[in-house]
Amino acid sequence: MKIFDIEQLAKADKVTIEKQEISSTELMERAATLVFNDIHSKLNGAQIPIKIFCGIGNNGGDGLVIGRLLLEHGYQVIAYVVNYSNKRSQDFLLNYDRIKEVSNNWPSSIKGEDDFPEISEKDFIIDAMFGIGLNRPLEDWVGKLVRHINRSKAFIVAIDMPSGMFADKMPNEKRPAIKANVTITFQSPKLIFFLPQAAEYIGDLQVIDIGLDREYLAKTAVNKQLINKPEAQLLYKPRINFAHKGDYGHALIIGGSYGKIGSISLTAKATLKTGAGMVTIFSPKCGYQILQSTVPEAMVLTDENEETLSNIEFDLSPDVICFGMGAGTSKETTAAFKDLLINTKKPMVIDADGINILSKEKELIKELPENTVLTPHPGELERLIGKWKDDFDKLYKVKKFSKEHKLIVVIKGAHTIIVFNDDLYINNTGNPGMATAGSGDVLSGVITSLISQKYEPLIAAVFGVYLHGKTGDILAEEMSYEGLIAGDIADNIGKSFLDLFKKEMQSEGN
Ligand SMILES: NC(=O)C1=CN([C@@H]2O[C@H](COP(=O)(O)OP(=O)(O)OC[C@H]3O[C@@H](n4cnc5c(N)ncnc54)[C@H](O)[C@@H]3O)[C@@H](O)[C@H]2O)[C@@H](O)CC1
Ligand SMILES: Nc1ncnc2c1ncn2[C@@H]1O[C@H](COP(=O)(O)OP(=O)(O)O)[C@@H](O)[C@H]1O
Ligand SMILES: [K+]
Repeated sequence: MKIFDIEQLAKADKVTIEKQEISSTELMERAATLVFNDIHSKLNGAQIPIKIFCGIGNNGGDGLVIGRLLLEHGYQVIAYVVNYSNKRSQDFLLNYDRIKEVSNNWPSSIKGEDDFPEISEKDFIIDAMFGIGLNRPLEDWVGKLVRHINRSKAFIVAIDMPSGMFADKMPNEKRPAIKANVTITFQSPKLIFFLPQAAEYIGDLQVIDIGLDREYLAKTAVNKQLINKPEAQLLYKPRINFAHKGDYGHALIIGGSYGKIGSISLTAKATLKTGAGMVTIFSPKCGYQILQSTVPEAMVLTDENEETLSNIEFDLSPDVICFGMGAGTSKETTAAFKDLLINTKKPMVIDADGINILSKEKELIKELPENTVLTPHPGELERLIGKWKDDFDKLYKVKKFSKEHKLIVVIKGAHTIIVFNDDLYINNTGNPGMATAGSGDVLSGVITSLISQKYEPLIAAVFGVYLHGKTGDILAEEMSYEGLIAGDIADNIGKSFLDLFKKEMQSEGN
């Protein structure tokens, strides 16, 4: 799914109105009716107090339409107009009159702190103060109203965006925004919804297709994509009937140290389970017996050193090399990694201590082959690119790093983001059950395996992250978030392949 910028969405509204020959009022009615339908299907007529906070622009107009429809269906509704300005939009004014026809009262007006209503924990709040039109900081009393609503602990549904949130700036103490339980957004999610620092403001995300002009949406180029099943299906390369193991490549996994052999065992298992033809593991000597018994399908080569990597020599020609899990960052290992980089120019995946070594020895970064995939978690990323001010700054820095070194960076987390040049691929699978030791090692194996099978490194990263998260989702249904461990993900990657083309009983939400 494309993720559009605010300007592109505003343009899409305009184009839709022209091409579909509808008024902006009709488009608002359409959008707000879809939100109403959703809320109605969940509340099912429940007589809970609903308080709608409407701005005076079109987001406020949406709120008024939703309020009118709720009133017409017998709900207890109080609509408030937050009078932060006198510049009311036309569609706001029209719907302001229309709601009065149904309620027989004008909505209550809030002009300052004295007008703030009491909000109880049991209220159901609809936040329609600001949407994508917010373009300057909230006035002091409006910020206080936002805090007042947040403090109430009532259940909050935000329309299009949580009010106070800018599309390109993180909310914070000084820049308050509504902390919604659910955000119902129109047509396209906004990038900020997927950034970790925005999570507490967005709650559960729902995207509603309001029928904006298909042609405009299709032909408008974006550099941000949300990766769901339809996008992942397009990346899959079917296997050939007459294939032999050579067709799916030979992956070399290098890592491990005394007490951390399990990590490469998990990576190797995941590499095989994702379909690589052959896997060889290179580890310190102490890994030999463990690896031969935990992953009998893999071949094992060992370093001359018992406990840590010191000299990486192998007499084979792998299609891809994965380096770093459990390797440590000792002097010997750093030197061995350096030799490896200088002497081998195979496609690479670098994880964990591989990234830590690059962070300490920055000049090694230029030895990485183009399109190498790096898979840092937040701590590793910070060591690599330095501290960031907020998640937007983080993306800016990673894009710069990716362009400068021609590398693919997988920013792991709840919505893992794959960065290549200025392009962002935001993954929409995965769950908190995957926050468990070793699940990153499994991801490295999945990506390595896809490269071994001749997927382009960027595709391997995007598709691999999707499959890894999807496997976690399928398993969480069977065994709970808590019960899920990394080995389960490695063992069951196949389920995510099967799921790719399984017919859904009902359409998948986001
Ligand atoms: N344009 C369309 O056809 C549609 C728009 N829709 C809704 O319209 C919203 C966008 O509406 P608007 O563009 O009217 O903007 P908003 O309703 O988001 O913002 C209200 C207005 O307040 C002004 N403003 C911005 N920051 C302010 C501040 N800090 N203090 C005081 N005033 C401020 C802006 O000039 C803006 O026009 C979307 O988020 C969506 O909810 C939907 O109804 C779908 C269709
Ligand atoms: N809350 C979450 N939602 C989705 N995916 C998650 C979540 N927490 C962790 N993950 C995924 O689990 C993996 C954890 O990797 P990492 O932190 O490197 O773990 P380890 O070092 O133990 O292997 C990453 O792929 C990450 O995206
Ligand atoms: K809003």
